[in-house]
Amino acid sequence: MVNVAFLGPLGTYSHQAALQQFPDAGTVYTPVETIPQCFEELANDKSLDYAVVPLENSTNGQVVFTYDILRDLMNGCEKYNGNEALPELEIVAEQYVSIDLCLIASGAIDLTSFGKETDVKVYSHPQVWGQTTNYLKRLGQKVGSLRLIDSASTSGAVQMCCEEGNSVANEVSLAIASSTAANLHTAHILDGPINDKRGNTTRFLTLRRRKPKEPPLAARPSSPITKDQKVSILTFVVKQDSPGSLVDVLNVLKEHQINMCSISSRPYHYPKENENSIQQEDTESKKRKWQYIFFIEVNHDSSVDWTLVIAGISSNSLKFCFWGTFYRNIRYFETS
Ligand SMILES: O=C(O)C(=O)C[C@]1(C(=O)O)C=C[C@@H](O)C=C1
Repeated sequence: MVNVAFLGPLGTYSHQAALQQFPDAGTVYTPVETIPQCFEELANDKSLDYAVVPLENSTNGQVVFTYDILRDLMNGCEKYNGNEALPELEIVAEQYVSIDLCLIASGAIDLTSFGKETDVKVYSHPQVWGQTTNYLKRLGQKVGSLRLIDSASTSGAVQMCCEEGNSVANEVSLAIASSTAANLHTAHILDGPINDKRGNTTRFLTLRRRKPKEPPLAARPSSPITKDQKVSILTFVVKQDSPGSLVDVLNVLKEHQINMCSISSRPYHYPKENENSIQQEDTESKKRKWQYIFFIEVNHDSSVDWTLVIAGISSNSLKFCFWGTFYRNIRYFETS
């Protein structure tokens, strides 16, 4: 029996990702309140085996909360092997969830009946605004003005909207979430799907406490395509003022014929309290306010000598972290 943490309450898209990743009867699904808590609880609560977190959305890109936690876990890491950070957690699987968003209210209401003086509040997870920009613009034109209010999750937004109800004159509370969340809170779906793009999908990662000798989770659903395709995620920092320092790391991949599937970066400011724990960075870069961490994903071909690859990345970066290797999920190959 496994115990999986996810961004709750029940009915979030993270809950759906956890159900897809761990469909077996007897699995315990543990809702937590925020994405950072998924990481914290997994690291500290030994009764949890895994945590499922959103990484990116096909319409509006990076889930920055997750990227920034990975960044902070590498930068704040206390355990090193040379310049390789060894944080407590590793990535062992990916999942893809279709995000069909609905406009939800606590009961049946007619949006066209509102006067311009009505205060229309819309609750949702901040990641949702960029997936419904056009729809919200049109809705705003119809009802006057909208107040978009961030919630910790989409299902939490429905909960909030139902708690507030629509009993106060000239005030309406709405939420944007899945039909599952609406049904779970016995709320009313006013419209859907309302996402600007069809095929809107969010990619999730599954993490566990680091067990370098254990293999990643089996590909689910297993298929001939996913059988041998594995992916690894790495983060690293390079000497910022040295021309070609990023290229030097990427050349290690080229030398070993490794295909890179994605590269992105996030900024960071050096946290003062961590200055002593990181011996790997040069003093100049420590003083900088603007620094960047790179995230790359590469195909993990087992015919490659990964000890050499890691040695190459190690000698060309100031510090790095190998976050784990996992099977490519078959939904990655779906065409729109
Ligand atoms: O709020 C939820 O339902 C979540 O699981 C979080 C989350 C996200 O952070 O991207 C997941 C998928 C959707 O893109 C919107 C929100």
